[in-house]
Amino acid sequence: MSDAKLILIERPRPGILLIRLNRPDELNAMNVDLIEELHEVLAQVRDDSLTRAIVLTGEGRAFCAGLDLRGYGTPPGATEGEGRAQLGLRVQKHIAGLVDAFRSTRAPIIAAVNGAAAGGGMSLALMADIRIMSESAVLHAAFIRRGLSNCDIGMSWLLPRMIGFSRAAQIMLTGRSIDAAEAERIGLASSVEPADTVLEVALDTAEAIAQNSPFGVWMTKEVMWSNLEVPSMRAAIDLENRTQILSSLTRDHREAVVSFLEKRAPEFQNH
Ligand SMILES: CCCCCCCCCCCCC[C@H](O)CC(=O)SCCNC(=O)CCNC(=O)[C@H](O)C(C)(C)COP(=O)(O)OP(=O)(O)OC[C@H]1O[C@@H](n2cnc3c(N)ncnc32)[C@H](O)[C@@H]1OP(=O)(O)O
Repeated sequence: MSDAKLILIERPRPGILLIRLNRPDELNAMNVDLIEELHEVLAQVRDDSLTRAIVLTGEGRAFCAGLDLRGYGTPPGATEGEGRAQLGLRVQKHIAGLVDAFRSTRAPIIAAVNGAAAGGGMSLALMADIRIMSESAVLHAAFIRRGLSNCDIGMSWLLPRMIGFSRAAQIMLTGRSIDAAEAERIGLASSVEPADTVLEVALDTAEAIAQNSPFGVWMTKEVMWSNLEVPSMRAAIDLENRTQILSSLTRDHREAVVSFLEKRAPEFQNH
């Protein structure tokens, strides 16, 4: 892994982790080192109950331009003389592994889409739990324009579920762009903010999440993603029931109720 920090992290507010993709000259395009560092950062905070919410954004004027088209580098595990098909598949798995990394991170991830999010960069934004977009940001389903399929980092599964099959197919098959206004209109963005406030709004959202019971937030994130995959409403309710009862057994649930009745702010201990 290179010495340069391709992923910058800071803690701007209590319980909030800010992650910045840091290849601004390449519009934060993804290469093996950036993906490695992002995997490492997410692995470090995956079960960290002190990290209550995460904001992900891009350094410079773009969010993420997707695969580094000038060369991705050699992903971990590549062997001498490995063919392009094997190397390509390893690159693909190396990047797509971020899906599990995002899903298994206990803290909700809020993407502050500060600029262009193209190809895998658009997928990265879609894998976040919440998207706050700058009014100047644009999502580019660029894969097909680079002769690749759009089946990437979960997008072929997630986009139709977010906006409907026909609209997703039109976007993925034409490779067209979606500006922030359209993204908000079709439900890909929670809100659109002026460029100079998008990060603050994302941090405010993170702070609002951090006010709640950490276990309750964790279970809510789990249920929402898991129930996108269950075959029936009955199965979804079953998972809701179990996580609800788990949450109700926590002291934080008790504290949340008592503090409400006593008209004071709750003091969660995360258990
Ligand atoms: C090629 C490596 C081979 C590895 C072998 C394995 C391959 C098979 C495995 C595939 C795994 C793929 C996983 C990934 O998810 C797939 C993708 O992401 S495909 C989509 C890739 N991204 C794009 O196609 C986006 C390309 N960029 C743009 O469309 C535009 O730049 C933009 C993002 C809309 C912004 O437009 P502008 O604001 O006009 O900026 P410019 O276009 O002028 O760009 C400024 C500057 O940045 C350079 N740049 C932009 N994007 C990339 C990029 N993705 N990789 C590298 N460099 C990029 C651009 O060239 C300019 O540089 P300059 O000319 O100023 O030097």
